[in-house]
Amino acid sequence: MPTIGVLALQGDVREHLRALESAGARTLTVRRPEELERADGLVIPGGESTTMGKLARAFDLLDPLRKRVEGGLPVYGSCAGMIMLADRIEDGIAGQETVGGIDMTVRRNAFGRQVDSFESTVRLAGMGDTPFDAVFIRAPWVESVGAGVQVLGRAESGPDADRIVAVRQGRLLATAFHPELTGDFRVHHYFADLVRRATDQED
Ligand SMILES: NC(=O)CC[C@H](N)C(=O)O
Repeated sequence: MPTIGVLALQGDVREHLRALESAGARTLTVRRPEELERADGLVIPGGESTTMGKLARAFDLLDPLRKRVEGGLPVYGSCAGMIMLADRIEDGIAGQETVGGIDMTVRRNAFGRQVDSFESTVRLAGMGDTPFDAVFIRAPWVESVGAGVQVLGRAESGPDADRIVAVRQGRLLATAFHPELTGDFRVHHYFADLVRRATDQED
């Protein structure tokens, strides 16, 4: 059984650990490079991407994270985690650092300029016909994606309907919303399967 780490510098770590465990994964919290080494897959939680970027730098994790992503580590990023996986950011702070890996531009704090959070139904390709009740909290959206990126889902209601909110590029998966908060763990099941397949290929 593969071990899936949750980057535990900042953000809603515990909810992801619980969701991954319910998807049958063994879990590990990751704060140090040695812990990252032991992970077969990684979740980057929601939180605040500017803080997470600074802490990743301070904990000497940023370069190891970039190297493992280049080496094919499966990673799922939710909300701030989506920003961390983006190759390009709009409305970031000066000098904001990300891990990168997904050929996309995300806009920080794009949704909910009037309200901080809202819900929308979202259907995700490959994760069943029942829509998710997606919770967005000061969430980014995806402005544009490169040719190698698969769009998995778009917001379905509200003034910003149709914005891209879930993508996959190879072993990298990102959602603008927080499936760990709703008890609907299909995204974590999907990611755990992706990690299992990646681990089998490497054995
Ligand atoms: N819930 C979240 O993860 C919010 C993301 C946050 N607005 C950021 O820029 O990182």
